Order: sequence, then structure tokens, then C-alpha cells
Amino acid sequence: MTAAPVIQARGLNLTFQTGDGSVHALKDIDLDIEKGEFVSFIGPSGCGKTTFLRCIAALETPTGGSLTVNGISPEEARKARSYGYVFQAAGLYPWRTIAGNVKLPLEIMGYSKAQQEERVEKVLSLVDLEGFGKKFPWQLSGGMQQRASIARALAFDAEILLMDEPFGALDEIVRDKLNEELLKLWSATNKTIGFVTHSIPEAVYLSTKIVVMSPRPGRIHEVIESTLPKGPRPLDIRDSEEFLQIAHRVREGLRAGHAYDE
Ligand SMILES: Nc1ncnc2c1ncn2[C@@H]1O[C@H](COP(=O)(O)OP(=O)(O)OP(=O)(O)O)[C@@H](O)[C@H]1O
Repeated sequence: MTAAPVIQARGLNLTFQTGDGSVHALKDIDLDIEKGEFVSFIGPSGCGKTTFLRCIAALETPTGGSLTVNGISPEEARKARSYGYVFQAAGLYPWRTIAGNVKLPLEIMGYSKAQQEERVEKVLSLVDLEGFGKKFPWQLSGGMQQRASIARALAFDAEILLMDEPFGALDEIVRDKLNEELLKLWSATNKTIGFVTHSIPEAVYLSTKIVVMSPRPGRIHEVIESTLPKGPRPLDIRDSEEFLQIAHRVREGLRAGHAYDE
């Protein structure tokens, strides 16, 4: 028997009402994300990638169709603490230490002091930041801050991790390293990850499934299943013929999606 998808969208639509009229941000989205998948969303600016992630996290309300998370509504899943969310900017509070930032969601959820300490130590070590808990964000590099932000999202061991261009602002070397670490972390924890990116190599390197979107209104143009091995991948896999073929398909998909505009 196959398990039900962790995330299931059927005919999902979202239209924003603005002062200048309505914006059809998502149109007829059908998508299944299974447990343990790493799914990237790629597409031109404004195609609805962030909006879709926000719908999953119950931060936006669709105006049509259905969306379930673990078989229940996104709102109920949020109450069941099913998500961790990592934003583009690390978004750490400057007046709190790294440990203080990571522990914030645990404080809010009423974990005991001992549980907080234990979880903070565990997640800081998962993102390779052991020993940095007492530092303040400004004492860490951009890459380390982003790792701390991932640790915060992991703090309460949510089953689903939603990441909105988490590495977009980092230089390529740091980004490569964090991509590699993220894959290791994902394989070690078997989380389900939804990841927004503008980078084709990043999407191909990380994902088991790549969702290519097209704009106005935001639709899924194509879903590409990766043939690369599931689990940690060496960075030089990006030079392999298989990788380049998938990257080519994504690029062609993006191009074809853009053609709707013409
Ligand atoms: N709260 C809102 N009110 C009105 N329109 C919105 C709102 N949020 C998003 N939009 C519009 O919905 C569309 C999709 O936006 P979204 O941010 O999801 O795109 P995106 O693909 O994530 O873009 P980017 O790659 O630039 O981050 C855009 O046209 C955007 O202007």
C-alpha cells in the first residue's frame, strides 16, 4: 500500500484582490508531494512560487480548489506543528544569541528549559554550528547565519521543511557547501522539503522532483522527476551527462513556459 501524499493540491487557485484589480497568482495547480521528497519550485519572478509555499504553510488562503497537508487542512497542519519555514534572509533577531534565536519557537511552544537546551544542541550540531550558540548573529558570516536559520526551522523537528530561496543571497562557494550539507541533512532526517530557487543547477543538484512554473497566471508548466540518486550527492555530479540532461530539460521547460507570455 502506498502512503498518502504529504502535500496534495487539486485545482488550486489563488486570486489576490488589490487596489488595481485582481491578480491571478496561482491557476489550477495539481501536485502531489510524497513523504521524503525534495521538491524544488523554479520559474520566473512573479509566477507564484512563494505564494504556493505560503499556501502550504497556511500563510495564504487559496480561493479555489483543494490543498491538504498530511490529509488535513494547512491550517490544522500548522497547529500540529508540521512545518519549519526558512526565508530568503536569515531573519535572526540581532539582540538574541544564536542559541536564543534557535530556541525561540520552542519557548513559544512551551518546551521545558531542559528540552530547549537539548534540542538547540542537537540542531546546531546538525547544521555544523556546535559551539556557536553563545555568539550573536553579527558575529557570524552570512552562510553561518543562514545555517542558524535552518537550525531554527528544524528546532521542533517538523516533518516538512519549506525553504524560500534560502541561499539566494550567498556567494557561489558558500552556496555549494550549504547545498551539499542540506542534502546530507535531508537524507539523515527523511524530511519532506519544498524549496524555491531561481537557480537551475541548484534545483537539479538538490531535488528528487523539479516543478517548473510559468507566469501570468502562475501555473505548473512541467514536473520533472530526477533520475539522480536519492540521498547525498557529490558536488561533481553536476559535471555528469545525466545532470546536464536534466538541467537542459529544466531550461527548455522554463523557455517554453515563458512562451505563453508572447
Ligand atoms: N499579498 C499579495 N497581494 C497582492 N498580490 C500579491 C500578493 N502576494 C503576491 N502577489 C502577486 O502574486 C504574484 C505571485 O507572487 P510570488 O511572490 O508568489 O511570485 P514568485 O514566483 O515567488 O516571485 P519571485 O521569484 O520574484 O520571488 C505576483 O504577481 C505578485 O505580485
